[in-house]
Amino acid sequence: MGEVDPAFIQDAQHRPKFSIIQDEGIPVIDLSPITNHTDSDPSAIEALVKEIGNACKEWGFFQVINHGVPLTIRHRIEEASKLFFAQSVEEKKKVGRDGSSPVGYYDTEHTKNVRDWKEVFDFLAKDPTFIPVTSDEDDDRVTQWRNPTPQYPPNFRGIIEEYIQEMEKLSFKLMELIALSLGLEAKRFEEFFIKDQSSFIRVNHYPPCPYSHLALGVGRHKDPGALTILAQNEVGGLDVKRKTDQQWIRVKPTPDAYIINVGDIIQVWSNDAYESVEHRVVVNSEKERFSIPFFFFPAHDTQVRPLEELINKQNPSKYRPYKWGKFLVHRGSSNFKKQNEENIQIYHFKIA
Ligand SMILES: O=C(O)CCC(=O)C(=O)O
Ligand SMILES: [Fe+2]
Repeated sequence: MGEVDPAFIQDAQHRPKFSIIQDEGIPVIDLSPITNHTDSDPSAIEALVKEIGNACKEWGFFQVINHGVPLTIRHRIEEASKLFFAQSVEEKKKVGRDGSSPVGYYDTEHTKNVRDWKEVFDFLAKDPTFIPVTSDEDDDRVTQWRNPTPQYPPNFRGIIEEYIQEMEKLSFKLMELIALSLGLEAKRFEEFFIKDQSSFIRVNHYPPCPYSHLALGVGRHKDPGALTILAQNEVGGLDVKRKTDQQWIRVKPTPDAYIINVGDIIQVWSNDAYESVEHRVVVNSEKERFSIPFFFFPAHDTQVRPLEELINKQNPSKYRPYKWGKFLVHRGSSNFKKQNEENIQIYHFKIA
């Protein structure tokens, strides 16, 4: 990434500050009541559901421990992703994202029209994944997205696939807890993901950045999907906007924990009971950082709208329905390069 390209430079008000607020961070929640099968005590599950509901309301973010994802599977993908990124750019671009393949390697993502200081490898949970051809509402054509198969490191594809299975299992469990916390049936969300989910995994590498006071690893944003499950390494750098005072709070790396956040779709489904919270990644001038988010996305033909059970006369629907696949395609076409206008956002569907 060499010389500083002005494309990376954040406006002054969005640059990271030197003082970091790290204490009183996001809640850490122990999932053993649902992962330890010898001990499934209903009152412990009830307490867990409450804890999740509070975290979703107060932070939109939490960490989970005793989540049931085998450590060996996590270590395998972490090691493999280091080997993958250590290759030359030329090698990495052999599995590069381009006009014909929307997933794979790339290093030019922009968030809010500023380039991110990172390189990524994207991989779909379902191969093929069905996606609309265009964001045009009247265009019913659907296309298939396919995954690339990297040649190096050996079996990278198999390692990623094994990890994705774990992420899916954990996502379904978390969605059940979130459903219960909203007073819904545990399996209320399942139908949106069972057939043709559009989830994907992203392996991130944030190289050391000599301009860490000017640039960001990922600019401030909200995740568009239902849920994100993030593994970060010990370097840290993820900042979450605290709802009570709008301050950026650094998420303290907890070994082997996962960071969970509610995305825009849950915000809409819950009719704003839970909010999708802004976050960003600050880069380090000396250390490289790796992270692996799993984005749990429903099927492309899902009509996203506040759930019937959660709206009534006193609390009417706050959003017009939108088609998830159309939203995603609209987004995808603008993350690639600098645009003159703002990306599509859920508030564009808000009922005034
Ligand atoms: O790398 C991280 O810690 C978070 C990345 C992120 O927020 C994203 O890719 O949406
Ligand atoms: Fe994010």
